[in-house]
Amino acid sequence: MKAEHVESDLTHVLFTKEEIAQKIEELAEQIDRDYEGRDVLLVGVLKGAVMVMADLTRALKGQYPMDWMAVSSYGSGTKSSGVVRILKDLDTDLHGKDVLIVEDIIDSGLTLSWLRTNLESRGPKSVEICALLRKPDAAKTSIDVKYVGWDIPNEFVVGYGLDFAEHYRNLECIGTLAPHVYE
Ligand SMILES: O=P(O)(O)OC[C@H]1O[C@H](OP(=O)(O)OP(=O)(O)O)[C@H](O)[C@@H]1O
Ligand SMILES: Nc1nc2[nH]cnc2c(=O)[nH]1
Repeated sequence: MKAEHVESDLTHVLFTKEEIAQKIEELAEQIDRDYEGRDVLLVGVLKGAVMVMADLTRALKGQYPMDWMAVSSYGSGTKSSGVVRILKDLDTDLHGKDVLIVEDIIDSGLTLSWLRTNLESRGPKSVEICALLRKPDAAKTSIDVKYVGWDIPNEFVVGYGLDFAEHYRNLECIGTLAPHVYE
């Protein structure tokens, strides 16, 4: 795959750059309102959440420290294995903190379900989740998600941090891949 492959590889655009920006503003408003005066840590899950975190933190009015984890649950394919490994852990002690996990997508829910349990075992005051996208029809476990941008159909999507074989993360929109990309 070469660098010139861009938006023409999408079957259709689900959300434009402008729609994403609007949604991020709405999420930031809710978070600012709910977390005012609290000792918050935003936890971004690499790599997909990079764009959400970058835009969300700049849309927030309050000051929110951030930290990052890298976990692996997908291997090289497009199906969650359910086996999660920590590739990079947090640098921050979570004791007494209100943790808000920032994610790009909830698909099977297995990654976040595991991650929430893992973070809850570290003594935080609370652990909540903010995800830009969620696929209700793909859920293999139920998780309580405090902030969701959109519920989407059970299709593989790329853009705005979401990749296919590490490509398309830098697309400004979110869309589904055209079949010729898989073939
Ligand atoms: O709900 P699930 O089925 O567990 O899937 C969600 C996970 O999959 C994606 O990450 P991925 O493993 O593709 O890694 P990446 O963020 O580095 O792209 C996404 O960022 C979530 O972490
Ligand atoms: N790029 C991408 N990564 C995912 N990880 C879990 N679901 C998805 C998806 O639909 N697209």
